[in-house]
Order: sequence, then C-alpha cells, then structure tokens
Amino acid sequence: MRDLVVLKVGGSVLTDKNKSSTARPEQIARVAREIHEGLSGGLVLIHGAGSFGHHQAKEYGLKNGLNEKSIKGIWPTHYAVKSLNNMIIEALAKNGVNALPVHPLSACTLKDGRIDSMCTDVIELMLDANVVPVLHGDAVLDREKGIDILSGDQLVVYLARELRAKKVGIGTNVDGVYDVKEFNVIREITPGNIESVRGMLSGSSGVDVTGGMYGKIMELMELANAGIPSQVFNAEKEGNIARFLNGGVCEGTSIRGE
Ligand SMILES: Nc1ncnc2c1ncn2[C@@H]1O[C@H](COP(=O)(O)OP(=O)(O)OP(=O)(O)O)[C@@H](O)[C@H]1O
Ligand SMILES: C=C(C)CCOP(=O)(O)O
Repeated sequence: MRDLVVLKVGGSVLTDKNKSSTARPEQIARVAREIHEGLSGGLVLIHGAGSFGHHQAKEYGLKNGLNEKSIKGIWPTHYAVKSLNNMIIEALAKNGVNALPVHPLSACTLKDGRIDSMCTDVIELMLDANVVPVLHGDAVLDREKGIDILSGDQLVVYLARELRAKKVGIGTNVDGVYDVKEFNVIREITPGNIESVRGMLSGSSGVDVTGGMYGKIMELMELANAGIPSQVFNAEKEGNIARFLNGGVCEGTSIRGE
C-alpha cells in the first residue's frame, strides 16, 4: 500500500480571482517547483478554478441547474479550467514531474451536487506508474439538477476516502482559518468547536460559486468524521508546499475528528 498524499492548491493562489481568466504564472511556476522539491511518494494533485471557472460559472448560472442559459456555459467553464490545468501540468513537466490530467466533466457524475460516481481506476493506474494525476473543480453533469459545479474541495474529500490517503492538505491564500474577531489562526477544528467556528467562516474575497472557506471546512469536517484529518495552510508562502509534502512543520489549521 502506497503512502498517498492528496493536496489541493487553491485557485486563489494560482490565479487572480478578481479578473476573469487571469493566471499568476510566477505562482504556478513556484508551486510546480515546490511539488518537485517535496515529492516523495504518491500524490494526487487537485487545483481550484480561481478566475478560470468561477467567473464563467457565475455568468451562466451553472449552479442553478440545466436550462437554456446554463447549457451554453458548460463548455466555456470547462474550457477555462482545462486551460489552467494545462498550465499546471506544463509547469510540472518543466520541473521533471510526470503529471497527467483527469477532467471531472468526463470522469464523474453528480447527484444533487454531490459526487455520485467517479472513474478512479485511471487515477490508480497513474499512481502505479508514478505519475501525478492532476484534477480540478469543474462543471459536471448532475442526475437531479442536470448540471452543477463540483468544487476541488469536494474532490479532495471523495478521493482521500476512496484512495485511503495518508495525508490531506489544502493550500490557499490565507494562513489558515481565522478567528474573525481576533484575526488569529484557529489551530484546530474538531467536532467540539465546529459550531462556534461555523459563524466565523464565510465565502471568498474573490468571485467564487463554491462557498470559499465555509465550503472548504464543511467538506473537511466530513472527512475528519470519516477518520481522515487534514490541514489548511498558506500555499502562497514560499516553502509551505514543499514542507507539507516532505513532512516538515507547516503551520495552519488542522481539521480532525474526536
Ligand atoms: N474565517 C476565515 N478565515 C480565513 N479565510 C476566510 C474565512 N472566511 C472566509 N475566508 C475567505 O476564504 C478565502 C479562501 O477560500 P477560496 O475558496 O477563495 O480559496 P481557494 O480554495 O484558494 O480558491 P478556489 O475555490 O478558487 O480554489 C480566503 O481568501 C478568505 O477571503
Ligand atoms: C468553478 C469551477 C469550474 C470549479 C470550482 O472549483 P473550486 O475552485 O475548487 O471551488
């Protein structure tokens, strides 16, 4: 059994979430370099959409289900996030990391916004071949709603459970979850304090259709309750991704069950 790491790097790190389809190439290059530095075993990499998806999903109302308007938005949304995925895979290749895309639009179905089925065989075969599968949030067909947006955060939880990950991290553009009254990082979220923390969580400061920090922590709490803890850390801070991957101390917020 391999020691698998599931890591999501947020769209807020890789793109400018306030300007449609605007990448941050220097951040993409640094993230790829740090993945090369820190990589030691199996890794499933997931990235958020940032401005390559959230703007399009909002414009076409993709969270409202399938209708005449949203059907026209599936391709532009998928195309945008796929372009970001290409940039990340190319940056990884430049750093000597073998990586291949897995696009949820073609590999998953949803039921009322939650993953109903996903073809994980291809991911397992990539891992067996020492290839890093690179997935992303996407527009995905839904058995109930017709279409919905699948967040990278939900993918993290699903894949960590299915593939029995040993370590799960979410890198974003803040130092962890802030106690909004004090602006201190909350070091640990557990079933014991989730109710008081819930009120401190809100959406994203950029354009976002999947719930920002609130959506993230609700997903990760579900994972923690299934016995898999995770860590939210600042992936914009140089060195944190490499540290997270190679087992060094990477400060942030831990989410764990009792
Ligand atoms: N209590 C909180 N502590 C920290 N950040 C918070 C909190 N509440 C809301 N946020 C917001 O959540 C944002 C992070 O969520 P967001 O979904 O934008 O990140 P991401 O995962 O990097 O992006 P993407 O969804 O595009 O992948 C922060 O930049 C901040 O604006
Ligand atoms: C908006 C799209 C296409 C996916 C959203 O995924 P996230 O950025 O991980 O929340």
